[in-house]
Amino acid sequence: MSREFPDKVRIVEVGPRDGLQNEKQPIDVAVKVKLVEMLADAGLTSIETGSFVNPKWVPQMAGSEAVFASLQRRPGVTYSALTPNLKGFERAHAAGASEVAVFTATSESFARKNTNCSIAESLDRAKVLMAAAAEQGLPVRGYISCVVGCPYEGEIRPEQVAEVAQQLLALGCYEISLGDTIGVGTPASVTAMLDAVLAHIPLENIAVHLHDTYGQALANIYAALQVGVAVIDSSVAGLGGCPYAKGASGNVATEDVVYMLNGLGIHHGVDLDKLAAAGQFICDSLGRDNGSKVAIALANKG
Ligand SMILES: CC(C)(COP(=O)([O-])OP(=O)([O-])OC[C@H]1O[C@@H](n2cnc3c(N)ncnc32)[C@H](O)[C@@H]1OP(=O)([O-])[O-])[C@@H](O)C(=O)NCCC(=O)NCCSC(=O)C[C@@](C)(O)CC(=O)[O-]
Repeated sequence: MSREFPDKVRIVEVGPRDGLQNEKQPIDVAVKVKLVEMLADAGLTSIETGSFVNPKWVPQMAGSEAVFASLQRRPGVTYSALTPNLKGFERAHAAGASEVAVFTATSESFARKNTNCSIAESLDRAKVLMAAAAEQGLPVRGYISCVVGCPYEGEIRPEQVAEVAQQLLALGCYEISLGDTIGVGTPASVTAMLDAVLAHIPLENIAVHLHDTYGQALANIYAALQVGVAVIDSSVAGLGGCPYAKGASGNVATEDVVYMLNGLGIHHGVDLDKLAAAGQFICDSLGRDNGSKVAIALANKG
């Protein structure tokens, strides 16, 4: 198994979806659109722009159609959407999403809380969705939540993650994003989990999605880079959390990831100053503190 850093990393920006889904206050469509456009202008080429879930479950994402409709799209940028079922796919496709993502979990309790069904049922829904996506030629990404720990079931065995990841890959997901939803992982547990998954799944199909609840996300990303993982999910200004994981903080801040990659000499194609401006824009719009240490340091430096 590789123990070398990749030369190049693709950052999947999930702030507009994973970040904003957790905000309680209403957010204007124009603000969401401006955020996505600023992120694209900063050089991000994969932006999860919204989700098409049941609006009663996640009201903040109810406006995703309007967000997709209002975007000025840049060539070369993938504007993706999170979709739990065929209905979500049909909405995303009609809205013009360029890619969709299905999601499941390693724990039955989390799957039930997040999607009102078992893991097997969530995979059945994904199968139906993926047949429709294949007909339309849309790539499908797969998320697995709770890859290290679950808020309801505690520690998760690495083999459980490997099993679900193989099922998503077999369904046709081109990439599996491994989510430490509640940020409990450490470099040791994340490496053990990745080793178990990589025993069955090629490295090029793996991404990491690490929340920073316990302040371990950057260390965990470093551990993933050491194994060779070259796709990292992150959220500008550290926005977000998961509505079905109490106390989960945001994803690792994209600015902090970019700063670390710069220091490691790993190419990513993102302009840090423009990215930090996007992060500050959304924090000012929401009246919230910036969750990126790098953004705060840059602002204090003047
Ligand atoms: C999966 C469902 C839809 C099942 O929800 P359900 O209530 O069991 O669905 P249902 O099939 O029984 O339908 C009930 C109603 O919902 C409607 N409905 C059904 N589907 C849709 C849809 N797509 N869009 C709009 N409406 C929909 C459907 O039409 C029906 O409407 P009614 O007849 O009552 O008027 C629901 O549980 C749900 O929306 N869950 C999503 C929760 C969510 O968004 N969680 C956060 C995202 S996951 C995450 O953040 C983790 C991740 C990915 O970032 C990785 C990590 O960090 O771990």
